[in-house]
Amino acid sequence: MSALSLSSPLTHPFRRFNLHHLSNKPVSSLFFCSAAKMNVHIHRVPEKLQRNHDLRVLDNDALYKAWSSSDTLLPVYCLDPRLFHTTHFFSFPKTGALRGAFLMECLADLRKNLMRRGLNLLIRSGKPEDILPSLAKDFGAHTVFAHEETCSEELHVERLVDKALKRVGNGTKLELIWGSTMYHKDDLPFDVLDLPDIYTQFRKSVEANCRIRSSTRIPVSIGPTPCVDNWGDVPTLGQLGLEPQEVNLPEKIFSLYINVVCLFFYLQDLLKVYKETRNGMLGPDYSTKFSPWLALDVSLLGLSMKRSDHSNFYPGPNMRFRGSKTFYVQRYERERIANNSTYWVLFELLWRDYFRFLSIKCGNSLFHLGGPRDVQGEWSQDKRLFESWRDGKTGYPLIDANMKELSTTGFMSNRGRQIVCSFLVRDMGLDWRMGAEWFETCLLDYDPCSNYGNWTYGAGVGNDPREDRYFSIPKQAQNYDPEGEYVAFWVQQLRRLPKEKRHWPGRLIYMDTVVPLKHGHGGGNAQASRVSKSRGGFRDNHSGRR
Ligand SMILES: Cc1cc2nc3c(=O)[nH]c(=O)nc-3n(C[C@H](O)[C@H](O)[C@H](O)COP(=O)(O)OP(=O)(O)OC[C@H]3O[C@@H](n4cnc5c(N)ncnc54)[C@H](O)[C@@H]3O)c2cc1C
Repeated sequence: MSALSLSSPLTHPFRRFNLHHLSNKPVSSLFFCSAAKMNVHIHRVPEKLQRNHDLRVLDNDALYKAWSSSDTLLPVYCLDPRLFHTTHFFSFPKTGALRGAFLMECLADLRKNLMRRGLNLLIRSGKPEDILPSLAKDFGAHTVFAHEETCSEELHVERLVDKALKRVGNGTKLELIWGSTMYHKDDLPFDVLDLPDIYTQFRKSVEANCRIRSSTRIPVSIGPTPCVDNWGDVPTLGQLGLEPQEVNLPEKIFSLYINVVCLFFYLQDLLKVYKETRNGMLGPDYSTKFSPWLALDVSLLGLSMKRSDHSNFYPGPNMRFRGSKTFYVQRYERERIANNSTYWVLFELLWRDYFRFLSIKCGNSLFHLGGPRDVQGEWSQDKRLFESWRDGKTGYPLIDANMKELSTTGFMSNRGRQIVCSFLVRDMGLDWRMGAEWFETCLLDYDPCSNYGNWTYGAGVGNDPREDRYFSIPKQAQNYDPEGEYVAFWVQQLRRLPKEKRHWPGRLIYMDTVVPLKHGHGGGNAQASRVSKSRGGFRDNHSGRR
């Protein structure tokens, strides 16, 4: 593990969430239902509960459906051991320690917030297809609600649960509810299987023809919960078989997540400049950092994919979220400013929707070497090359800094992800799935649709109208880290060099191996100095972001 000290990490990507003046944590968050993660709400008696008129807004359709059609609701989370096995082709840990820690914090937070809503969270270790039927039987539940999933592993679990419930034979059914995208699948102006192959066509069609659904109102309390003897504990990393990382993450970065919106939008007022900053790599402020929570289906009070006109949001020093689970871009636009930047966050979120819908259309081809376009090509699986990329020891500071950031924090900027993806596939000539699976291990925001969608796109086997999108390291360094601040932050040995040498250190310092690259730039340290001489001379056919 990297020995980088992050004890006062002003430039840490999640630094923003460690602000003490925000310690009055905003009210509740509820997250819920994903078949893979199986946060499942089981209900018993189907009777609408409408006695409490102090309404809160909820955008979790599965939770709403479960609550509104039941008398008693039992939220369940199954810690599925399959989440902690290994990745499909290359046997990396399926969940790295950082995401494991994040997940556990989210679970603890979920339980706390459900309790504030008159509920609780039952935590069980085991496979959902074993746990849920037995719970359904014990509690007499007639329906298990879960969010509908789209990728094969998750669909497999859905099928197993469905079968197991049927086997038990007491009439309990599995009801899958669509959630987590900004636009509802049923509102698309085309059948999802006819999804346009090009993002821009998708975006234009959706923007012209669809509306984002509003949130639903529910009472403050959505209890009562059934009587349960043992609700189960949130496990430690050790119990999950994960090694705690030897890094000093900013305290409470995870549990203050709701402040993402407060800080980015209101306190720091960064939304209005997002379009100019979004290609940054260093620090917390260049982009929203929503992704880890969106990936875990954390429906925040305040951060959600939905729009609501009846939200209550009070920006200010005693900032609190009251009420709605809404996405605040429109609100910010009304109250402060509407410009290209405010629109651009929605533009990016629409990419997320696109990859989710695409995963339905493409099915398993998203995970195949040739990708959805079934491209025939030759890629190597050279272990040594891959390890130099994984460990941040290629000799290219821009690659190495990004990879060190990933393994230390579980995060990498979108710019960085595109650069290291292009490098792995087009410079190293490696099988893109090695990179995708390593991202699967490390990313806090790992999501199969966005991860594999972006990797196939970047590798030239997916939905990119341009077939060989190449990111030249010299050009990227020049455009996005001209002072070498980013690389020097993550590769300590570069700090003592003058700024103009940081991307081109010559024969150096931190590399174990000399890596010969496919494009013939030379190898390792030698390659770094060679690249420096021809700075700007390499082909970079990609100047903007998609
Ligand atoms: C090779 C590669 C792998 C990726 N893997 C993942 C992944 O596993 N999970 C994931 O959430 N994102 C993934 N992304 C997309 C993107 O890099 C991250 O969503 C983004 O960097 C997260 O930071 P942010 O929340 O500050 O983003 P912002 O720039 O603030 O964008 C706001 C939100 O828009 C969405 N978004 C932005 N760009 C994309 C995109 N290209 N694709 C899909 N959604 C997007 C995210 O939900 C993000 O939180 C990947 C990109 C690449 C190039």
